[in-house]
Amino acid sequence: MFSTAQSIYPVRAIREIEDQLIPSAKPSLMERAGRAAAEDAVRLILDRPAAILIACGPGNNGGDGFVMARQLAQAGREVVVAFAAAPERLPAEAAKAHADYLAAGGTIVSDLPAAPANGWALVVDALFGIGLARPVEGRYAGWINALNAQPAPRMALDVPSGLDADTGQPLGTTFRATHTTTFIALKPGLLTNDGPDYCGEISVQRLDIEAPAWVPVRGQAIRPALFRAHLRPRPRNTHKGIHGDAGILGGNTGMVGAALLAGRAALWLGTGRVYVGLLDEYGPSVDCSQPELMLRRAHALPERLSALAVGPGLGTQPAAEGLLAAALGRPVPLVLDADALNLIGTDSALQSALAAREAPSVLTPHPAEAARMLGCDTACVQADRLHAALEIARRHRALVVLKGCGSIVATPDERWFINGTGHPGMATAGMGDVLTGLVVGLLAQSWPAESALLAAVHLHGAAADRLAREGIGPVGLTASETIDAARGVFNGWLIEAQRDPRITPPQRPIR
Ligand SMILES: NC(=O)C1=CN([C@@H]2O[C@H](COP(=O)(O)OP(=O)(O)OC[C@H]3O[C@@H](n4cnc5c(N)ncnc54)[C@H](O)[C@@H]3O)[C@@H](O)[C@H]2O)[C@@H](O)CC1
Ligand SMILES: [K+]
Repeated sequence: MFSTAQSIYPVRAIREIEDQLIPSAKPSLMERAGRAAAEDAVRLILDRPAAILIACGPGNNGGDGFVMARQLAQAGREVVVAFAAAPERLPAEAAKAHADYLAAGGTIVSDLPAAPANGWALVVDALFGIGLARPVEGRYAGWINALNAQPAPRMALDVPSGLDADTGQPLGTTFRATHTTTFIALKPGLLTNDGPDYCGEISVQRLDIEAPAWVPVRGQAIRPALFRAHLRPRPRNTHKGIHGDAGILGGNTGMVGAALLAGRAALWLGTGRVYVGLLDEYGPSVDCSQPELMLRRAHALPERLSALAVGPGLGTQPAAEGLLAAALGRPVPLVLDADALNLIGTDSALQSALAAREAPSVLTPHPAEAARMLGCDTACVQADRLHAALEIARRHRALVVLKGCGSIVATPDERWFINGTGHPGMATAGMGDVLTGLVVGLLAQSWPAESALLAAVHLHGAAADRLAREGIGPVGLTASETIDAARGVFNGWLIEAQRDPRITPPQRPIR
């Protein structure tokens, strides 16, 4: 479970690595890539003896396809290679791979053939990789549509053709892979936006390259390894005062539930005391199904809090704005969500107060809230989610999670993380409030802000994944249920961390 973290590199950085390595690499990177892809393919279709179709494009991605074809043919598999470009215009390495394939007895067809009677064992997309420069149209779009229609496993080399490897945006017709073998390192576009829908299962083939030794890492996939140091057992001699006082500010008329959900999430994640300040003047004074929560009027939250979340059901009326301004002045870790973000997006005084804070600030926008903060529309945020998250983090000197498929965590010093847990069943009312509660709960328990955010984001999705495995969701999953599951997953992590000798505290000898 605590496997090491995995680096993510944008295309520019992958190119930098390649440029440094290509001149001296032996065997060549293309040879390594094609061989690794062939090995993945063999594993994938052990039980499918039919022929393999490999569609090769006009660049080095096509070169990977030729190497793969040669390797598979040499391993005794029947291979059909489709290649429509002019061989003399291939880049040098791909031209060599093409020649080597032909020299080994391989043959090439210039149009995509019809499937044999027993179907293909596997179809392979080696059309375009990180060199995709424009939307896929015309002949290649036709090929991709035909490949997508095959009732066989579909494997993409490096990146599904048509998918922007940096943003996860499909550019024109896009290959829909069931498996993607990607080279050197993960790319952000495989993990966020539409990327996961087009990549299927991802296999990273590092090609014996230690990428961080060549280009510093700025992006990482979120894994428990990143926050394992804080998964510590509680001392037996403890009391609730040690585990923090969290405040939730929100719950305006008609939206009391949002604040209660956040409060419950903080409570169920182990916060010592949770206070919920409601703006609804007719709001309840007790949550009968969760009487442990201490409900207050919004202005009456305690002065001494370990961490505060502002936003769930807050509304945007002047009263909410005044409370937010006061909260920004509190010297405690702050989580800002929902209407707190909408208010900040349009009010320069609030923006200044946020940027001036010394205690950590965590912002949790979904794409529409991020768009309001950036003064653009949702499509522009989704067109480059990584850039949007980094820009909000930079402007507001805050940690940011841009929610959605492949949530992105960005730091003010330009590092970033992409989360892989969770599923579409989480696109439902109240889920964001639960995340806010998980973050503020860990902050209240003295977790450092970056670790708290990474852990909460990963936990939120992992809880929903656990429920889906039990048949609770994806359809019909409710936010309340994820709170219960998050507690279970988190305690599982704690148990696992104690088993792991690297972070178990030394045992006292028994005398
Ligand atoms: N450079 C290297 O030595 C290595 C490259 N590798 C592979 O090479 C890929 C990158 O190679 P390239 O930079 O040659 O790029 P690609 O092979 O991804 O594509 C570039 C080619 O496609 C054309 N093209 C781009 N978009 C198009 C579109 N929409 N419609 C029609 N034609 C389009 C370009 O004009 C160019 O000919 C990686 O993704 C990876 O698969 C790996 O073999 C590792 C080593
Ligand atoms: K490809």
